Amino acid sequence: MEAAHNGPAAAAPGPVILELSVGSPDQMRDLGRRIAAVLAPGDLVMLTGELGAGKTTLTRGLGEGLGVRGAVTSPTFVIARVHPPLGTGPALVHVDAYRLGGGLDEMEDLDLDVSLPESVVVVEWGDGKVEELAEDRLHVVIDRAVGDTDDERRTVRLVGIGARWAGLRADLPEG
Ligand SMILES: Nc1ncnc2c1ncn2[C@@H]1O[C@H](COP(=O)(O)OP(=O)(O)OP(=O)(O)O)[C@@H](O)[C@H]1O
Ligand SMILES: [Mg+2]
Repeated sequence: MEAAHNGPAAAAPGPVILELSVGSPDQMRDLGRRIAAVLAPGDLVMLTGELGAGKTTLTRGLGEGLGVRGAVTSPTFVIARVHPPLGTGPALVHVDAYRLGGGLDEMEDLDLDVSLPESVVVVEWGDGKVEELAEDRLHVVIDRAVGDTDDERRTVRLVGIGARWAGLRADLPEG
């Protein structure tokens, strides 16, 4: 039974964590563009943060970086919006899961005219609801400076779950 004691399981890579400080909405957009540079079809990006944290602002940068059609806005009246690619890259599917009570089944019922495995899927308010859309996923966790509401600074943590994101630290372009 020696083999069982060969150290931590090599099969399950731990999350990659990068912590960044983002001083303004423009910087948040820039970060979105940088993240877009490492995205590929089939990727799932989950955005976590309170109301007004900057999830949609970051998604705007993702859309710019991916080069997709249509302005990224808060999908207030729809659960998901599809931004088709302008070039040869993947589409961006921007989901607001806030009212997605039933989780994934309901998302499949939306009958989006797009192939999710060929798209980049970005989900706001998706925690506990959409994890099963992809085996691996990138979490972007945005926190506001505690207490000081005038402070525009946000702390952003990138948590990459699964082998897909093992190279994130090295691959993310410099800011
Ligand atoms: N450092 C910053 N990063 C991002 N947004 C910032 C920052 N500082 C100020 N803001 C402002 O905070 C607001 C963020 O709004 P945004 O719609 O992106 O948030 P959200 O997390 O998507 O909110 P919701 O949960 O309502 O969808 C914008 O008005 C933006 O200008
Ligand atoms: Mg939003």
